[in-house]
Amino acid sequence: MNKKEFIKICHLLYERKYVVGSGGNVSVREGSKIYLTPTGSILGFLKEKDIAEMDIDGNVIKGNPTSERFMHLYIYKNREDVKAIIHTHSLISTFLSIIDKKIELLTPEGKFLNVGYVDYYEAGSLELAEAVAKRDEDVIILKNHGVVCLGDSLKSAYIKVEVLEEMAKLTLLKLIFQP
Ligand SMILES: C[C@H](O)[C@@H](O)[C@@H](O)C(=O)COP(=O)(O)O
Ligand SMILES: [Zn+2]
Repeated sequence: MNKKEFIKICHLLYERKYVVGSGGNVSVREGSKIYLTPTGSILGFLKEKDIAEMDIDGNVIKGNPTSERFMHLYIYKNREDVKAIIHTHSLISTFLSIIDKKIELLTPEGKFLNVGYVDYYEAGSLELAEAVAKRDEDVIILKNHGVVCLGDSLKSAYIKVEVLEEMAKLTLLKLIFQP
């Protein structure tokens, strides 16, 4: 696992405000091992030594993994294609879920996204984990909470975070100027 890239992407998520405070979490799967951000951490301050570890059976190997560990775990168990998961609180994507507006994929860049939606479930709950893990999209909007982006690599998951939020901003602008 490329720990430098893992930390770099955690820092970018914080610096670019896809997460604020201690929000958001990231994981990477390598075989039967899962590397995750620690619960309660500020992604912008993380160091390689802070990365927590779990196995695919949910046993904690190192540190105190994110409170959303079961969401990450269930996705990996259900989706062999997924090797990286990024959960953020992207502002406009989350706002549109609060007003029950679907994100429109308005430009060529957005066309490659496939977006699913789940109802609100308590953060960190098994209900949320089960609802997200049964989806087959690579971008899942968590109503009134945030988003989850999946990829076959950390970079591919990260690109989805950025492109999704751009589509959300365009959707909001369209709602304002072309109601
Ligand atoms: C309330 C929590 O912050 C929730 O939003 C959770 O989903 C999250 O984003 C961060 O939780 P961890 O710090 O446990 O990863
Ligand atoms: Zn969250």
